[in-house]
Amino acid sequence: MALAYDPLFITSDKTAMDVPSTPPPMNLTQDDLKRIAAYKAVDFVRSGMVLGLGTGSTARHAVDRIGELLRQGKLSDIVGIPTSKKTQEQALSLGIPLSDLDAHPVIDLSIDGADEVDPRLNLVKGRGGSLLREKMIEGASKKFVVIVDESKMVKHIGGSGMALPVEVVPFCWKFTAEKLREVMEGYGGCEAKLRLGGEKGKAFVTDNGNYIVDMYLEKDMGDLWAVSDAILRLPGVVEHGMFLDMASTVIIAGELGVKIKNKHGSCCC
Ligand SMILES: O=C[C@H](O)[C@H](O)[C@H](O)COP(=O)(O)O
Repeated sequence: MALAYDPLFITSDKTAMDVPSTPPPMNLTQDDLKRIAAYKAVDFVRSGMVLGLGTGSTARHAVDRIGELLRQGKLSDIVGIPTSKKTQEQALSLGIPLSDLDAHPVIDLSIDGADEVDPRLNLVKGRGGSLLREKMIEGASKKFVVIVDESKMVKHIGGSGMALPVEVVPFCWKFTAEKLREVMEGYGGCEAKLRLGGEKGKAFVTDNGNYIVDMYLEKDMGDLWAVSDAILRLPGVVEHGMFLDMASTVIIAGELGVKIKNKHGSCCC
């Protein structure tokens, strides 16, 4: 039996129902799923809120939607706190009033994408390079809603086989990358590579003028808090892309509908 796709079909953890996995009801692109998750998150936005505006191809849809609702007069008195220069530009182009953490040290709600989400709602972020500002802003938020398509769900952090980013100061980055590799020997090992992407194959430079060392993990790291502490003790490290125990809610868009997972198991709809 073919199922009609219903973006409002929502399951919480407790009520998740078994649905036939084949055939898929519609050919939704990954970008369609990102937009569906983003729009669902924007349903939580209320007039008068101070909002953390995330970065990346998923968060971009949320920022667009907030701009659209402001333009239509369905939202008002919003203050956006952008997590990157790119999001700042996008928000300005949409007419979203902006501020920063100095003026608004407490944020009502942040909405952002993620690169990986584990079963405890721990995240990997920063494959777009914005992890430091994201962590500062999302860490200052009363509520942090993460929006992903189902491809981002992993059994354990690092499980996608893609990078765990670490922002480092440019000064002697090779030394810091080697220290990171050594530290990670105690947690399953990793390959540590400087992220390229700047002009003429140069290093990628973050909004804060730093570099990114991408760690490719060889195994499940185990105790993520221990790994976090060990990484942050290295003097050349600015921040890493593990967002532990920070997400209040994760909205996951899949071909069969939207699922919402909450930190405390309840449904936030
Ligand atoms: O630095 C980038 C951010 O952490 C993004 O939120 C993350 O990489 C997810 O991006 P996307 O929605 O493009 O997959």
